[in-house]
Amino acid sequence: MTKAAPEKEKAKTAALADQIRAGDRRALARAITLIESTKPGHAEESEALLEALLPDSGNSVRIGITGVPGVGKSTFIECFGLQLVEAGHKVAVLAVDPSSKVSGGSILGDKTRMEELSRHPGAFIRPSPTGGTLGGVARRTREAMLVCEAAGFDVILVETVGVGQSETAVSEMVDIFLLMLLPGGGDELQGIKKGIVELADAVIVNKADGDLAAAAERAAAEYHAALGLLRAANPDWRPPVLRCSALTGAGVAEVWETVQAHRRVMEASGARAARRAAQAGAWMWSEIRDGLLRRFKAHPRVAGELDSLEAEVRAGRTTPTAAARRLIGLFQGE
Ligand SMILES: Nc1nc2c(ncn2[C@@H]2O[C@H](COP(=O)(O)OP(=O)(O)OP(=O)(O)O)[C@@H](O)[C@H]2O)c(=O)[nH]1
Repeated sequence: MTKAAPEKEKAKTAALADQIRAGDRRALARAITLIESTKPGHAEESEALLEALLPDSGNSVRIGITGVPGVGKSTFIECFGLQLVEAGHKVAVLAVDPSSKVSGGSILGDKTRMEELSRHPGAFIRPSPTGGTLGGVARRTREAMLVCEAAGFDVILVETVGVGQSETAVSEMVDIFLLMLLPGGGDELQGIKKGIVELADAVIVNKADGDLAAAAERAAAEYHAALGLLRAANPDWRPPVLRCSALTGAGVAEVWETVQAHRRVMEASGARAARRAAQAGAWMWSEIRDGLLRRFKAHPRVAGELDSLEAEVRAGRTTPTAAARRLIGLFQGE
């Protein structure tokens, strides 16, 4: 296939951007597929599209949500999302799950999850991009978020499986980060990595219903006490501990109230704008790091010596510093 003339490409991108701004869901899905594509040429196309849509992005509340498998995230998102779309909001659900390898096999790929929400015209659910590094998956999710905003979605939910480093990546792309916990015993909090608890802007104890209601109340009090011992990330906001039942819907509206209260507080102090600005800056640096590393590894002279020098370092025959200096020198054409 011959490469289309630049003008033709530009017109195509402009048309796609217009369709997205008009809220065309198929165009939105197509744009996200383009963002996720690794085919040659698609990176430039998707960059141009994002550039065009950037002024239309940003008008949403970006909510991150995490919790161990089985805590009830998808049941909660279904319930929470339905309440919001019924109130007239447009809700997009995205996911960061670097472990998902197979298309459709990712955490949101299962059709039984969020069944009613996924059929609602006010909702858009997109599984995690498949495969790749956490950095790559996070980048594509961030970009998908911008496109959803340009398409008029005013609530973006970014879900992550509660394992490993993806929580940090998600907390770095949202306005508010929710940690969902089970009504377990007091030592449950110890099982969650401390770093993750510190990222939380609110803790939600789910399954506060039936036989578990009393346990949930106890757990909430314990989490409240435990959180009080942590230094608050923001002096104006002390992370609250809420209880809800994603199954019955009790307490779910209060989660939305908390999201709005958090937004008011953060906007009033300027912390929201500062957080977004810092996130954009950090995103740029991570792009620079990734891009440089890719070029470095692909550089013919570096590639020619990388393995042998690494082996030398591992064997203790040369120092890491000397090896790195030599490789960087090769990269710079010295
Ligand atoms: N009693 C009760 N059960 C719930 C509640 N929310 C979810 N569950 C149940 O808990 C189980 C797990 O719920 P999911 O929503 O699939 O949990 P998840 O966190 O999305 O789990 P993964 O898909 O593994 O990430 C299901 O059997 C739900 O029916 C709740 O509020 N109360």
